[in-house]
Amino acid sequence: MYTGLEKLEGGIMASTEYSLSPVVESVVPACMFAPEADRAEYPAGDEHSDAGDDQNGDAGDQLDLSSKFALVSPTGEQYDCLLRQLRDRMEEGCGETMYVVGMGTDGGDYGLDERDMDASVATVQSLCEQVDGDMILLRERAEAAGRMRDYLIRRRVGEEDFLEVRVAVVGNVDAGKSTLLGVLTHGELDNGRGFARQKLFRHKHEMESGRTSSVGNDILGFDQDGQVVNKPDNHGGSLDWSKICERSSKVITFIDLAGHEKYLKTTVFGMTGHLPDFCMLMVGSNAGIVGMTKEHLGLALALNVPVFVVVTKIDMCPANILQETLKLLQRLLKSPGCRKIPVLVQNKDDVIVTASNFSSERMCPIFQISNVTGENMDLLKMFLNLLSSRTTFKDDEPPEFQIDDTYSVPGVGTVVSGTTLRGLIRLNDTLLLGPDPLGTFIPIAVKSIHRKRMSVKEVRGGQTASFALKKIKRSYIRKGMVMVSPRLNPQACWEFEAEILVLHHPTTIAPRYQAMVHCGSIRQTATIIDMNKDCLRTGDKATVHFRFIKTPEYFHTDQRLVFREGRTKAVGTITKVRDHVFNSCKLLQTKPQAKMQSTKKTYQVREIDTILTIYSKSKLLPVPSMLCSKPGGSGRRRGGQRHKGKSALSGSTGVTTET
Ligand SMILES: Nc1nc2c(ncn2[C@@H]2O[C@H](COP(=O)(O)OP(=O)(O)OP(=O)(O)O)[C@@H](O)[C@H]2O)c(=O)[nH]1
Repeated sequence: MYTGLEKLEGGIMASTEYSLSPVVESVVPACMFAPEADRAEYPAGDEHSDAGDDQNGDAGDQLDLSSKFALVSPTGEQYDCLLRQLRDRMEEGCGETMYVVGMGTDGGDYGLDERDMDASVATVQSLCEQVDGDMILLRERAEAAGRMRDYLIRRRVGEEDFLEVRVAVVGNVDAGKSTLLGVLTHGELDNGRGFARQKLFRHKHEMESGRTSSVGNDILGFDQDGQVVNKPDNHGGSLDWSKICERSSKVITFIDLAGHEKYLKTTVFGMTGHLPDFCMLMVGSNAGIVGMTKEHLGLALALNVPVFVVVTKIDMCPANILQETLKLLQRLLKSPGCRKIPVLVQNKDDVIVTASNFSSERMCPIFQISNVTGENMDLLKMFLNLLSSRTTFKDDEPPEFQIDDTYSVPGVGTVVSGTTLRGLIRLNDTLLLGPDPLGTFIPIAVKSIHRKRMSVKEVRGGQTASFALKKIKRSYIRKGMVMVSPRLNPQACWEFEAEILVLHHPTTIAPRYQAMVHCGSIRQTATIIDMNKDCLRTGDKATVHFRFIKTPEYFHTDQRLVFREGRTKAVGTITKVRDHVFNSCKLLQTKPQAKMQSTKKTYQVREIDTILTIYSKSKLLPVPSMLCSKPGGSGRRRGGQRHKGKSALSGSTGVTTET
């Protein structure tokens, strides 16, 4: 588990940290990661430094393919071996991989003469045909013994298909997040006064205040040649997503998150519920590391999401201030709380080196851009095109889909959106939807599937989608529910155990403490029932037993979670799922709607039951008014209102919930 993150919490701790390392080291140049004859991409000592593994030849194989000449005229056996390796790498890279021609791992000089290069490229081309991939030349360079070429090999996709990578965009207010996304996705530069972001705002109040308040989704498509598909929109309207997806071989989905502290809850939900592959941390060069920057960085680190940094506004920032920001940034990234290797990206070579090593999680590329002049925007675009999804999925796994939003669409009915966690979901499949407040899952048919606003017939693991559902009311469904294969025989749970690390708490956390648990798209208050320590302070680790206060949820062991209330934050991993609810879905004869009504009544009883159970367990009686209140009123309010009961620490019996 990630340790030492607490050092990021709050300026005071961070500055203490800084004072410990007076010597400011320079930013690591990207060439440090460039492959050398006897050293693979990873720096010495890194557990990944498995020489040759990521290069074309694998010295560990029975056939020696470690020579740079292996591709010139391979024997039948060698060819089969190369093909197997390429297939594996394409699978690992979710449909793409980078391939270097003219480099071996046997310690010989790099580079091939023209004839050998042509022969090698012909072999790679033939291998690509076998795996149904296209070759894109990324760069060609002169080496001691001739030329070397880096290719991107990407699986050929049909019109309806594309590779998908999700990037969460975080950073303090005014760092230029929405502006950069406006510039990237609409192809028009900003004027420095909020022009580009106008196209992205979803609410009137966002237009007026210039602040993002919700989780936004924007897409950037790349074609087979790595060129941006999004075109400048002359009519000021919204982008035609289906056109972009049709022409794209890769689509980057940006999860645009709010920078202001008051929307932190939504930002945390965006990071946990939308399952980003990567996190783009934006920093205004003139403002520096301020406000929520460390908070957002800490969140990405806690969730093990690789981070790259984009420093904006370099057009308006004096050189000395920019240098100061870069210096502080790299100090922060290198600090024990982060343990990253910051790498300044200054040219295309740096892009290729950083992109091919990025999933190592340790490297942190830093871009310096201007949304107004467009400086270095091409490097950022190239980098985005080279990012590959981090998780591999298999179609034969039983499907699981996590719901992060619900809609009522006139003429269509109830629509749910979210992420396919695994497996393959097809049109008209019947899945189990749940858990409801009783922990029940009900069978539900998938009426239609949309992917990036495009109607499709199936959707697979790692892809976001929305489903129109048959015969179900929107009010039945809530964020955090799942739709899973009946084969999984899903069971909801009230309780779980997690290994947690307290990043920040002003005093001590003890049993009966309550805070919001974010886990995937689950967002619910949970009470600490028990833990293996008397109390927890900032920096402490413990095994903690939680119980949800409102409804049982569906989740797995090994899922990451964030536990927070105000400035209190803890992160952790679920280690044990407890208190399963018997799933009565198979006994269900009633229609979902009828079930829903009966559920509502029982819900009130169950909710009170739950509170009683928690409090009887904790030997702390609830205030009587809580038990007498109406449904939705037992310490729980709707419409964004929050009833903030004091924590158990301060001796209050209030139940703290957020909806
Ligand atoms: N000169 C200059 N101005 C920029 C640049 N990037 C953004 N801006 C301006 O900075 C202001 C803030 O940008 P936003 O994109 O709204 O910032 P944000 O990070 O999305 O802010 P929140 O949505 O509140 O979190 C706008 O007026 C932009 O026009 C840049 O590179 N150069």
